[in-house]
Amino acid sequence: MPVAERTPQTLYDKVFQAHIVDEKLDGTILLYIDRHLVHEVTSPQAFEGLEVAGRKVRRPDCTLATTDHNVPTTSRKSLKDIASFIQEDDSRTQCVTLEENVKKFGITYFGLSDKRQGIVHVIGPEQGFTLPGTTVVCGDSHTSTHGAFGALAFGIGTSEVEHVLATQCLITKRSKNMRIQVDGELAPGVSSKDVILHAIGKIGTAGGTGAVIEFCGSVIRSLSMEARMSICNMSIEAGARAGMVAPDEITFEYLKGRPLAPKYGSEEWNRAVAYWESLKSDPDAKYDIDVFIDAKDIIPTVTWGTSPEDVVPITGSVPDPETFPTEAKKVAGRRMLEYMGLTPGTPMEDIVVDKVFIGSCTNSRIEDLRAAAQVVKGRKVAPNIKRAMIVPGSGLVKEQAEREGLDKVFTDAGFEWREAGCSMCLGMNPDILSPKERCASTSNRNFEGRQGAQGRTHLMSPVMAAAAAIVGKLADVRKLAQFQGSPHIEAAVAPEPTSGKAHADERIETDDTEKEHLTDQPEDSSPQVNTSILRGGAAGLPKFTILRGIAAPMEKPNIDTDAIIPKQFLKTIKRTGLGSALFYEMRYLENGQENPDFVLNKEPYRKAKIIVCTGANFGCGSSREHAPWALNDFGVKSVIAPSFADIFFNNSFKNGMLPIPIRNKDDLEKVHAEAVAGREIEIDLPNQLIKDQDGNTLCAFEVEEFRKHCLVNGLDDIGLTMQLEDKIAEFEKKMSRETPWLDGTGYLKRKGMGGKLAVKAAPLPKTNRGDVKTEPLEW
Ligand SMILES: CC(C)[C@H](C(=O)O)[C@@H](O)C(=O)O
Ligand code: SF4
Repeated sequence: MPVAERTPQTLYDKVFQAHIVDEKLDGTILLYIDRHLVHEVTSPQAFEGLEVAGRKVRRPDCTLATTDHNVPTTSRKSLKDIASFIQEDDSRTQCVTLEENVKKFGITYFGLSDKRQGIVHVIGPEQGFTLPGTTVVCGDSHTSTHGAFGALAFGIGTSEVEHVLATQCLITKRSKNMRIQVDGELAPGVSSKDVILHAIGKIGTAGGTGAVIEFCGSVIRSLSMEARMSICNMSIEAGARAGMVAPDEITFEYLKGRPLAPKYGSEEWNRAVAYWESLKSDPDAKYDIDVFIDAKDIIPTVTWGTSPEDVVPITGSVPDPETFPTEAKKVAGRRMLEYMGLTPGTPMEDIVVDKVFIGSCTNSRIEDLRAAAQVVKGRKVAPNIKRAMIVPGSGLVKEQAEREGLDKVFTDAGFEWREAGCSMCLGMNPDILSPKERCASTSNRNFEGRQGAQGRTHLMSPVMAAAAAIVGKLADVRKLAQFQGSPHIEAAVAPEPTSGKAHADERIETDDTEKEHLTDQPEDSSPQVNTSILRGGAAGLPKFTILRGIAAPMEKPNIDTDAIIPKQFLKTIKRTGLGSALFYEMRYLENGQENPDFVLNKEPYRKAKIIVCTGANFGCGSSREHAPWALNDFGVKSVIAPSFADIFFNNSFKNGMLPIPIRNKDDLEKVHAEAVAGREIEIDLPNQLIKDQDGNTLCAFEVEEFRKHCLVNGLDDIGLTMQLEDKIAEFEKKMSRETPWLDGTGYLKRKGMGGKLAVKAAPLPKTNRGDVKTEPLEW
């Protein structure tokens, strides 16, 4: 028996190991992907790439698409088709493009007329598409949600979406193992959202960088699948590649009867359960990082700043940045308070709220709505609240909630009851904050401008958001409701058949109001230049060897991808033309003029080819590949920083760009000093050196062999992977033998299951691996 099999393994190790198709000497791994979720924002360029290269989707049966980010959450009573339903041009184009692509490539799709439509991370689990022990990816950072099932689930960029569509594999490397153990019992009024906010407050938004977090301990074991999903969802906010929870009885119970899970009671189900049970970490498995949390230290938590790590118990007050440990932290803290319109020392419970949003892939599941309704029942939304919205995560969640009468509880109190979608989590649709409006939100990101330009977001749990709506201020839910245990420990039941009639919402906003909200958005000033793509297909990438140029200095930590390229520019279906929108909020003033204080508006940095940032965790947050595209389009080909968020790091390489992590402070300072002085620097990739303009070496840097090889030679890694066809096919045969429940044609052969396909999939295509099975296995 090989040694590797005897070494104690973690849950992550086991799932990862089971999906290795090929491993290179430098640790680069070709990983097989079982489940691929697709949405409209991060897929158009990937499909375009496939088409240009004449490639097919390898496993349409393992791919599920929906539209969620751009869709209005108003009543769909008058819905004819998506093209006439979506008013905003760019949003419509993205949704229509997805519909064209799913038809063209034969992919199962839940469109707006399908009750199964919803946020991609809500519908995957709901359908049983997400299963324990699988690898799950999506062009979306919150794919980490699916880790609640003991799946290895992570967000990828658009180039990787294309890679998975074409090859069903990804090029990756091993992550570190991190364990967050939460023991004890959650106090009444404390929910899983408080657990994860508390954990992020403790380890910071870069705390999980390079790691996969396994959540364990008695608290996690007692949580329902919904609650576990909320926790894994926000692993990405802790900087981790993924979050995982070992599958157990609660997991199996949740999966029973889900349309795409193996049929309960069948031989396949029993075989699957036996396999799933074997996945839990070995008792003596080693973790690189260990964090312990005592449940009694967690009380209802809210954020005060513009990063998810800026948390404070609701009983606390706004912190004073002058007490922060470093000068950089003080500067960042002052800026946050100014942005948030807060004064140090203000009790959190004194902060008046304008809007309340209960929704998003973190907290829009049935249990979240039940918990919020428990607080709201028999009460009224405070008069100062301009808008309180409930946005169910999927059409099925909405329907279930209506069966339970929750819609009535909410609307009686003065909430709006909306249709499913991402909504005000990031406001790519008309649901946004107006400038300076303050929102109590159950979403996951409080970045500047996230819910609308200059909007102010406080993150919290559904019961806390419900309490804020009732009180009109941030409020301690424990003062409002009597809880019998945690609001989240009830295990969920599988959905009932989807035959019920969709609830017709009469209390929706008029289109005029929506238009008014839309005008809050900054104009898209970015010229969407020609249709050429930067990469993909046979075209390959520009080669990267020596880069010489001006380097722009930056100092901020946690520069997130929302800041690099805000949401209103994600609606493009091209990879180019985003340069003028780079760092939009920092670069332009409210009147649209350039901000003279921003580094890229100063000479000589207008022509910068490199960014040198002394703040850690560059590119955190969303998986949007639009961030490297925007940098690239501006002319920046390399970013140097102490550390990077994983997805941004990967995305950069896929676009022929070189992100350089320099952890040594002195080395980084030398490079930063050259940047501050406005002198050119030289990045010599073949020799892995950074030099000053006279050719003197400032420092050396590290880069993985395979990535370097691809950059220096301008290689298209999809082409490289396709050369491994034999290995992939062999791996698929093995998987079909060992985990047959993962094969099949899914919904492609199951029209009429729980609703019709809104867009008919094309006839079953011949896939890259040959004909799909004619007889679907029992799903
Ligand atoms: C649009 C998508 C790339 C993005 C993500 O990756 O997270 C979005 O879902 C978000 O929450 O910002
Ligand atoms: S974080 Fe928000 S925008 Fe992103 S997938 Fe989840 S709900 Fe949608």
